[in-house]
Formats: sequence, structure tokens, C-alpha cells
Amino acid sequence: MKYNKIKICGLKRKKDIEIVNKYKPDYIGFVFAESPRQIDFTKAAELKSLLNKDILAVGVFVDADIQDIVNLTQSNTIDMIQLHGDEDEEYIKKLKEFEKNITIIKAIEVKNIEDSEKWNDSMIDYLLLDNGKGTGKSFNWNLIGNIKKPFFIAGGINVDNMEDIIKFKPFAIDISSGAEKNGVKDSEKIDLIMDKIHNINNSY
Ligand SMILES: O=C(O)c1ccccc1NCC(=O)[C@H](O)[C@H](O)COP(=O)(O)O
Repeated sequence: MKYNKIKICGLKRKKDIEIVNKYKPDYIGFVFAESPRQIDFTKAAELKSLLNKDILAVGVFVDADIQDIVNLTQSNTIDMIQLHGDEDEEYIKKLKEFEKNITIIKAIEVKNIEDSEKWNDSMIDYLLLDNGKGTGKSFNWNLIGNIKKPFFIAGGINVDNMEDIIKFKPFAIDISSGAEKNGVKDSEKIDLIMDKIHNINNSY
């Protein structure tokens, strides 16, 4: 059976953790890059200690210092890495050398078909196809190429377009703005999103 996973990104309050512990997405994201959703290392460690152990925490970085990423991994503040900047294969190789078991998601802004296909032979574990960085806007889904890596789809996803996205066979879908009301994560929206994914997964 195909099982579509969900990542809810940009958590920064205790209340957000209470919400995800209730609805249990597969992944949550802590954004360490500059953003209205930015969280510092100390707060992320505190929130991770409250997070249900079945939910994996993804650290979202933009061209960050590799040592910071390694420290956050070794302290178990994060379980996976999402690189959302201009990180190249050399950077990824270095990260894997520091931390052999690290799981890396490389986020890219999709502007043409080659954008996604050029990561097929990379050391990354997953690709994340996005419009930008938490923009709340979609990219042109017809530009999803012949991707060999399992991939997340992000960018402007919400409860109303989830079914359309699933047709492109992502490993997971990633939602941030679509799970917010007045700039913060919203319990009702996350409830609807999780309900929708359960219905989709049960329909196979
Ligand atoms: O969310 C941010 O503000 C952000 C800032 C800097 C780098 C990455 C960021 N977000 C990464 C994500 O994984 C978001 O979930 C993804 O871009 C989708 O966001 P949205 O379009 O708002 O659903």
C-alpha cells in the first residue's frame, strides 16, 4: 500500500508541539534560517524534548555552518536535515563525512525540469521540490522531472489541493503556510490536513 507522509514545517511554540502530538504528522520542521518562523537552538531543544517520539524533527537550514548542524544532530534536537540554500555536493559530502548516518533532504526551487533531475546521482537521501522558502505559493508541478530520489513536494499546499499533489507520487508533502492562521500554526487546519491524508491513504 502506498503511504503518503506529511511534514508540518515551521513549529516554534509549545502549543505547536501539543497540536502535532495530537494529530501526529510523520515529520515536523524547525526553521533555523532567517524567517518569521525562525527558532533558536535552545528553544528547538526544549520543544524536541516535548515532541512525541514517533514524529521526526527536521532541521531546516540555509547555507549554515556545518558544525552547527552536526551539534544539533548529536544533541538529538533534530533527526534529519533539510538544506534550503545553495549547498552543493561538496557541502553534502562534508556533512556525511562528519555524521555518517545523517539523513539529508535537499530543497530546490523548481524553475525547469532539469532542476530536479540534476540531483539524481547525489549523496542526498531525499529531494524537496519547492517554490521558494515558506512562500505559501506553488511552483509549476508540470516541471517535476524524472526523479530517482524519493521526494517531498512543498510550496502552497493546503487541504484543498492535497489530492492534486498526490497524483505526482511524492514520498511526502510538506505544508507550512497552509497549516497557519494569523501567522501561527492552527489546530483546526492541521486536523483537516491529517484527516485528508488519512482518507487519501485509506483509499488505495
Ligand atoms: O518556512 C520558512 O519560513 C522557511 C524559511 C527559510 C527556509 C525554508 C523555509 N521553509 C521550508 C519549508 O520546508 C516549508 O515548509 C516549505 O517551504 C513550504 O512552505 P509553504 O509554501 O508556506 O507551505
